[in-house]
This record gives sequence, structure tokens and C-alpha cells, in this order.
Amino acid sequence: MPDSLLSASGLTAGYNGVPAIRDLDLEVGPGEVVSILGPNGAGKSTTLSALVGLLPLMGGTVTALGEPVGSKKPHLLARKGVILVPDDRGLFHGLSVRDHLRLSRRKPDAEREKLILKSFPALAALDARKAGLLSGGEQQMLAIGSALLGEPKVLLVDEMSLGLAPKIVQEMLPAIRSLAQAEGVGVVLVEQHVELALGVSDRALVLNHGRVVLSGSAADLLKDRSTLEAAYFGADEFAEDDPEVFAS
Ligand SMILES: Nc1ncnc2c1ncn2[C@@H]1O[C@H](COP(=O)(O)OP(=O)(O)OP(=O)(O)O)[C@@H](O)[C@H]1O
Repeated sequence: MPDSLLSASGLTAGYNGVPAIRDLDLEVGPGEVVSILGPNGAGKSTTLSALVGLLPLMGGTVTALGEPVGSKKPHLLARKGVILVPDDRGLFHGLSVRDHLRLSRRKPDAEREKLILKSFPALAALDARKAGLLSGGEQQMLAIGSALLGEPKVLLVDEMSLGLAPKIVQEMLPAIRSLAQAEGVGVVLVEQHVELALGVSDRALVLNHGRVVLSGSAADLLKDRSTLEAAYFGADEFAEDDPEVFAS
């Protein structure tokens, strides 16, 4: 795909020589949102780490913005606009909200900053507070706000909904979708809230035990719920333990 911003083919990666994800293919074009779904331990975060070069590949290839990932140090890839918001949020606890936002922006852009603070009004009021003293949800807002200020070309977000109130999540996911379309950003979302994620995605893949067990357009996946749930849970015995995953 000539337009692809991020592309993986046969991606295999893991820890201590043991693959946690195998043979994964992924394409993300400008303005597209692709979700990676799956139960705990399926390999979602591992996939994100491998896609941005934080984890060396054991097999396959990954290309971001036309260059092979691995040829560049992850922070240089981030500077080019491939930005990961990790599930631990990646903040510096001793730095204030204001400092994070300043350090994240590519260039002074008061309008963009205003727009982002409008999405997260709580942050504006916490301007001087150190990141380590913010609540979990506030830290998540800061991490996402900082990533957006960095003018990403490819944005990868690991569990955006973690710690955020449902109302904020319901506003943020469509806001990220709009940003993707307006600015031609390629977005990869890892989400536990399957229906919310599919609601803002073009395509999705479902991982189970490190393998892609289902992939397709978000609309098709939503249409065939029983196939989606079977792929997601893999074994029926987990299904009843986790009824909230499919709640929107
Ligand atoms: N640093 C590590 N060293 C060894 N094994 C790891 C490491 N990080 C993750 N794993 C293992 O790799 C597998 C995939 O983990 P990963 O964090 O990618 O799953 P996930 O789908 O993101 O899970 P969750 O939804 O619980 O965050 C799991 O079996 C996990 O225990």
C-alpha cells in the first residue's frame, strides 16, 4: 500500500527468546483508525512496543513513515511523529503539567494547546501540579494531551480508557477519530472496551495467545458478534467472567 504510514508483515516479537506475538500483519494509512483487541495477556502491548521499535523483532518487518523500524532509535522515530502513549503513560513524575505540554509540542501553537486543554478542562486547572501528584485519570489526560501536541503522524495509544471516566472516554475516542481524519494521522488503538473501540475504528484485529484470530472492517466485526466474541474469548469458560468487555 503506497499510502501506508505504518505497516507490519509477519511481525514476531517477544521476551527472552520466546515469542509473545507471531506472524502479525497490519497496515495503517493516513486518517485510518485500527484497533487491536484481545483479552489480557493476548499480546496487545507487546505489539505496540514492537511497532515503535521498543522491542526487537524476532521475525518479520515493520515500516513506519517509509523507513524500517529498528533502523532508528525509538526516540528518533517519536521525533519524526510516531508517538506511543504507553499504558504506564510514560510521564516524568517530577515535571509539572505545564512543562509536559511545553516539552511535547513541536512548535509553539497556542491554538492547538487551547483546543487540547478544551478537551481536558481538568488539566488547565492543574497547570502547575507535578505529574506524579495527578490522579490516574488526570495522568492519562496529560499523556494523551502531550501526544496530541506532538503533532503525531502515527499515534499508538495503549488502553486510552484506563482510569478515565466513561464520559471522557466517550468524548475522547471520537475526538481522536476526528483528529485522524482532519490531519491524516494513522491511529492504532489498544482497547479493552471492544464496542467503543470498534465504533471509532475503520478496521480491527483480534489477538489471542499472540496470534491474530480475527481481522476485518470494524463494521463487519460488529455485525457478527458471536464470531467476534468467540475470537476474543477463545475459550467459552472466560466469556461469563468478563461481561463488561462488550458493553459500550
Ligand atoms: N517484559 C516481559 N517479560 C516477559 N514476558 C512478558 C513481558 N511483558 C509481557 N510479557 C508476556 O507477554 C505476553 C503478552 O503480554 P502483553 O502485555 O503484550 O499482553 P496484553 O494483551 O497487552 O495484556 P493486557 O490486556 O493484560 O495489558 C503475556 O503472556 C505477558 O505475560
